[in-house]
Amino acid sequence: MIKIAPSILAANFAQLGQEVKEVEAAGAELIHIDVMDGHFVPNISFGSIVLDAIRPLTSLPLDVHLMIENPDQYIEQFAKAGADYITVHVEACRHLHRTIQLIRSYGVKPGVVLNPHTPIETIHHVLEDIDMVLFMTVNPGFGGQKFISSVVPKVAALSKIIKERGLTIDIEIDGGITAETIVPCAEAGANIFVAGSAIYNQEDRAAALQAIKAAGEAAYVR
Ligand SMILES: O=C(CO)[C@@H](O)[C@H](O)COP(=O)(O)O
Repeated sequence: MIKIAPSILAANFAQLGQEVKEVEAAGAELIHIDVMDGHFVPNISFGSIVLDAIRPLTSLPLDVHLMIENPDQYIEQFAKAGADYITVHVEACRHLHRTIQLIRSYGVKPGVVLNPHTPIETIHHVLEDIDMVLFMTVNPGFGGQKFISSVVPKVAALSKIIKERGLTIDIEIDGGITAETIVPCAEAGANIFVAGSAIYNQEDRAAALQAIKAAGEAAYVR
């Protein structure tokens, strides 16, 4: 099943609660939350206070993408604010396995994120310990960037390894996802798709979300 995770980074923050409810009603399966610290990425977004605000407004899982240095320092905060998934960048973790254990210790599903240039070999030894791998198909830090297609072969290669090992791990794609770019990613085995501008910047957000999902469903290789 293809799942769509709208990124609230592209939402109107003056009416964030309504923006979350709108995509839930439109058929979103997760709410994607981009946390940026101005160090790991060249932009600042928001912290766990935003989760506190939206957690009571939606029953959807909150998918928290930490684009921050020293993620261990903030995991408890995000877990207590209601995160269902917490994903951390391989590039930001000095002790990746420990960070994954820390996330799990709060009853939250751990995931790891790879920047476009980061090889999948960096996570071979933690695959048994995680629930999700998030592939960045833009350089993290900003919404509305162009999809980097050279990531797709990495997705296919990891999908094959996951199947060979008999694991159940979601493969999520983030950056420049549209009804067109979702196709090669779904063909490569990805099943969760973050979309910011392709949903929130559209007049009819429900139609945009459903069109992206339908394109992914048609292309997904089971
Ligand atoms: O993590 C990020 C950017 O760092 C993403 O979640 C983007 O916010 C997705 O936005 P679009 O590329 O879909 O506009």
